[in-house]
Amino acid sequence: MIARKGATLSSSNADIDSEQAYLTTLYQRLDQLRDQADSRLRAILLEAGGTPQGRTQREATRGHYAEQLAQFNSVENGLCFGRLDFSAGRPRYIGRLGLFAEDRDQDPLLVDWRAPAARPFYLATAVSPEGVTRRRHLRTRGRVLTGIDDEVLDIEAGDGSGREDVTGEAALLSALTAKRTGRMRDIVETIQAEQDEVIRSGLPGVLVVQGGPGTGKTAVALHRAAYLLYTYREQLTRTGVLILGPNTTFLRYISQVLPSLAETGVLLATLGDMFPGVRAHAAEPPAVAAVKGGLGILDALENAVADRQTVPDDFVEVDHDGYPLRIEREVLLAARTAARRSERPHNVARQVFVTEAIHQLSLQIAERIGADPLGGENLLSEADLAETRRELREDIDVQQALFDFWPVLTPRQVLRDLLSDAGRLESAGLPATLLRERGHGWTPADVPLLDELAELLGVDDTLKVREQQRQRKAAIEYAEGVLEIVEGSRSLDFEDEGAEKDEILSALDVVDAGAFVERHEVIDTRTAAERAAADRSWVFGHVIVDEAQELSPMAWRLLMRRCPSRSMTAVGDVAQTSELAGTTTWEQVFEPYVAQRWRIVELSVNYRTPSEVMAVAADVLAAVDPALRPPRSVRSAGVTPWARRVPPAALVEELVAVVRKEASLIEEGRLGVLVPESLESSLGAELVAAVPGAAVGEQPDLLNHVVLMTVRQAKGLEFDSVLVVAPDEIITESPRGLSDLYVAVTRATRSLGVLHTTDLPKVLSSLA
Ligand SMILES: Nc1ncnc2c1ncn2[C@@H]1O[C@H](COP(=O)(O)OP(=O)(O)OP(=O)(O)O)[C@@H](O)[C@H]1O
Repeated sequence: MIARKGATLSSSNADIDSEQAYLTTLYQRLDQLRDQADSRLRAILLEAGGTPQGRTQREATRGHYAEQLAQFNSVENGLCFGRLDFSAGRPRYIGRLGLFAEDRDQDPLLVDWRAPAARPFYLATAVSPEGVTRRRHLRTRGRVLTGIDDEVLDIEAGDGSGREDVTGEAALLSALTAKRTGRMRDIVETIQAEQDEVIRSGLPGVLVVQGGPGTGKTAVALHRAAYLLYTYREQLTRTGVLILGPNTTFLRYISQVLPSLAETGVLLATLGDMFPGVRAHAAEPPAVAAVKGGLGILDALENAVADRQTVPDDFVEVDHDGYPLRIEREVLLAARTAARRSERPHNVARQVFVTEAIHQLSLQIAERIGADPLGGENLLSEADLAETRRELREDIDVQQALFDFWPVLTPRQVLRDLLSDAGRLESAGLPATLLRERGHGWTPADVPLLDELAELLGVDDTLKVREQQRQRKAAIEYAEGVLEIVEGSRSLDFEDEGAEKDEILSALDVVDAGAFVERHEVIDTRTAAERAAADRSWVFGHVIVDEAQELSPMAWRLLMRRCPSRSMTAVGDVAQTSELAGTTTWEQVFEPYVAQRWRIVELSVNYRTPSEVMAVAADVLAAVDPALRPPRSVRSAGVTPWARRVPPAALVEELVAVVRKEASLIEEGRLGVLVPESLESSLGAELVAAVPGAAVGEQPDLLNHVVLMTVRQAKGLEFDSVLVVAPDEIITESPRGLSDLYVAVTRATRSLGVLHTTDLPKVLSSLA
């Protein structure tokens, strides 16, 4: 465990002065680059007009400079944070981005933390120094150097007080004990060796990062995204990286960790955002979500689609060409069988259904009007039959009747109808517990079902393709007209100039109508992330899943579809699973998709929770699963966790008093009040009334000083001080209640308190 030391190796004033001078040079260079990007951007914004292609090009260049500017602005604080000295050669400065001198040699002034040359900053130790003699952490405020921490990586020369398993001890401790702000911070200055290994793993394959609470899984996942985008920039900017988090509050919490992520191809999303056009954030009982999350629902979805392919009991009659036309059950059965046998998705198989039905009906008509009264062969020729089929196909009444029996369907329509109709649920083989009001909002667990239905239904794009062809033909005709006009005016201009005329190029010599149209087609300038968000069939270059233990098998199916290359990073903790359809073993998740071709790495050090709090959590974890071991806390906070029993009638009063006291103790830090779902709205209302500015509700603002939420909402978050209310109810509220309590007690960076109205649960007896 690390404890704050009085001082790190002392640095002389001369050191401070020379480092400040260097820092100033770096900022000057940054300013210069920023000015350049700014003036280029302004120049582009002033340009106007031009061809659509020129405008597209300009838009791309504008995006490039805007991105550069945003990046330069985002590194203003903490531009340079480290320096490496080697036994030979010049020192190397490490920072949030790479900078090169303006001179012709373009000497590196600052090495980007993601570059291979920065790696010894995170890995070098006294035992394995990698040529490094000294690692220096530079502490800054704005552009001013406020301190220097040195580590001498030489066993002989060291002062013996450092820890071999922790790099940058002083800087790490200062980061860990800093007050929380409601937004996660980056850890580029203090990435630890085991984390660095994960962050810099290669792009291909599935990497699972298992780690207890506070081991930096989220931090590592985000830094990995930044590293991958830096290292495989071209590939990933094109295809995009998906980072999937558990809920919107969490996404907001992590959104500013690495500003560089926002500018490139990263899509931050929750499962509820993964079906374009749907924002699925409504709540539903965990048991219902569990049914939807299990693979057992696959058959039910197939049934639900099959149930929409109906046939009449007997026949239906339509008017065709002035005569009644009977569409017999047998005709539709034959058409349905043919369509189902085609094994195409429902909407695509519709073509087969219609063709077969029309064929059968044309034979029926031929039978009626072409029958030879003398009993010979049918009198209609093949051409007559083709004409009959054409007429049937174009007959609105026939079309409508066939549509009724094999309709074009959308995933939303099928799922909404299924979940709001007891008969359909039963017919599909689903329990009545899934029944809900028709107007009910979409829930996250609905999304994989919508996605699956989209696969089962498919899109019949023949009409779309036909429309695109029609539009292109019209555009070419228009272009031909334009070129003819150009051509016509040319002949007028050069009417009298004889031979010269032949030497002058005409528009038609350099471009034909097709090429003319192509040039004027607008190129899509959206980023990969923007396009991915709007496209269900988008295939990501890499997928990162946080709190991966919570995803259901159906959700994994969706994700695997979005990532056929299986280039994935999943971070999570199987001891913290609260979703009933979530997983408690990684094998279960990955074996079906990448049998034996996935790697698991464990993170073992808890950077968040102090040892006093972790001792309490360890008992809870032992009750979740005696085989699991909690991660080792890297520090102690010197604050003893406590529990207090209060009569139920006094709970609100006591809660308000404790919140007021704790809130003042943590000064500008953050206090999290974690409550059972059943008490959330009542306690939330009481707290807001008594402590104005406390954040409550579905998406509480974490920037507030005090936040009251359920454990489920608190997944992945942290607070300086945590107050857990009614732990017994947290345990009994869900079959995974013990895991929920484990999550609750591991959110604190400093202190933990528990208010209980019944006997303290046995797993918390160390607090008695
Ligand atoms: N190397 C590091 N340097 C500084 N801070 C770190 C480091 N690693 C982790 N932290 C900090 O520790 C805290 C916990 O990290 P993080 O939230 O990523 O953990 P986690 O494993 O995702 O936790 P949980 O499973 O509980 O959600 C964060 O405040 C993070 O910034």
